[in-house]
Amino acid sequence: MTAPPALSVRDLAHAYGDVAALRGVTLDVAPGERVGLLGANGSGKTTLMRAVSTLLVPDAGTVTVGGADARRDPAAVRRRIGVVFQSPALDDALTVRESLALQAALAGLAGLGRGEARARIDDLLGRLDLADRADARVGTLSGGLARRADLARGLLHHPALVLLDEPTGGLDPLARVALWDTLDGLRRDHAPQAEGSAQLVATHLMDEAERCDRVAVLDAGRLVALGTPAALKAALGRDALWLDTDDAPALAARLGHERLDARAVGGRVLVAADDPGALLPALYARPDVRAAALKEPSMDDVFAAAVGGAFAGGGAGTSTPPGMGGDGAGGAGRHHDEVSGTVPPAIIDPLPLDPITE
Ligand SMILES: Nc1ncnc2c1ncn2[C@@H]1O[C@H](COP(=O)(O)OP(=O)(O)OP(=O)(O)O)[C@@H](O)[C@H]1O
Repeated sequence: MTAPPALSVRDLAHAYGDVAALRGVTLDVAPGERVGLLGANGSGKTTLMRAVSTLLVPDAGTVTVGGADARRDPAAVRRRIGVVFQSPALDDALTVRESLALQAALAGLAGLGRGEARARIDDLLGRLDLADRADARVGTLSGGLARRADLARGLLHHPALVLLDEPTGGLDPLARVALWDTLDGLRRDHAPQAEGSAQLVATHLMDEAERCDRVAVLDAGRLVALGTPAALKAALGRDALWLDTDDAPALAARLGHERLDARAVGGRVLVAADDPGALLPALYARPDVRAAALKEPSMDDVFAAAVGGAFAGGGAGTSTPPGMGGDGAGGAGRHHDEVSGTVPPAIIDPLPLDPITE
């Protein structure tokens, strides 16, 4: 029997008054998988996290965690998730160990017996490299250590899915790397489907997105791209050709009339072609092009292209996504098993077979 997805979100929609925060988001996270959630401010990431964590009852759609339905059985969902949000949930005045013991009692771990709860806390303190700070007050810890202590709190009850909302927000670069190493370690230490092995991580940082098995990009409440970092980059072409110009939409339109696949993205023009290098000299010579450069696609390009509409197929006014083929174009559907946009639903990618070994 196959295990249910760690998380299954179907057609999730929610509005705050007349502000539509989520508009039909569908997303699965496999047991053991880490999915990164990217999106500009206000794109709906926190609303999605709140719906998954049962803090918010969405207007429409379903959320199931390990098979438990958030609407019908929110308590079962809460038992299966660990939440590490931006504001730490530990009491500054208590020591790390006291704070975790209090949380363990609140989470019902005391029912396992004090000895077992203590063993669980010791295990987590060891794995999260906090053992030597166990008796320090939370309020005296550095930002990185405090975040790790908060992570220990989120993991106490053996959750199957950990929700992390900008887990490295406010941390210095070294503490960021250390926290990600810790998150990697948690996955390595546990076989898929064991505690804490699936992670949904909201982040604004592209290097953090690179550390995810798959990345989901939200734009104005819609899922506009979903795939492995490698597949999303590959969908932009082997090398992306970027043009600097004074009026990107106008140049993209002119190039479109010349039968090139060009789109305005973040004030520049992205040209997709099988051999973009061959186009470079002629494009560079144009009076309406200030500079032209070939660049291996990065996650920044993926993000810019996704929110610029490059992965959304089929909608009115959208052209064929670069690298995804199209009507009559070579390689139609080339990446459909790896990369998806919002429409058509047929190209939503399935869960990877082995999400950890990418
Ligand atoms: N409590 C609320 N009341 C009214 N509008 C809200 C509320 N919470 C969020 N919104 C609006 O819903 C939309 C989605 O917000 P959300 O916080 O989910 O986005 P986000 O992607 O998490 O943003 P950020 O990256 O800034 O945290 C935004 O337009 C936001 O202004």
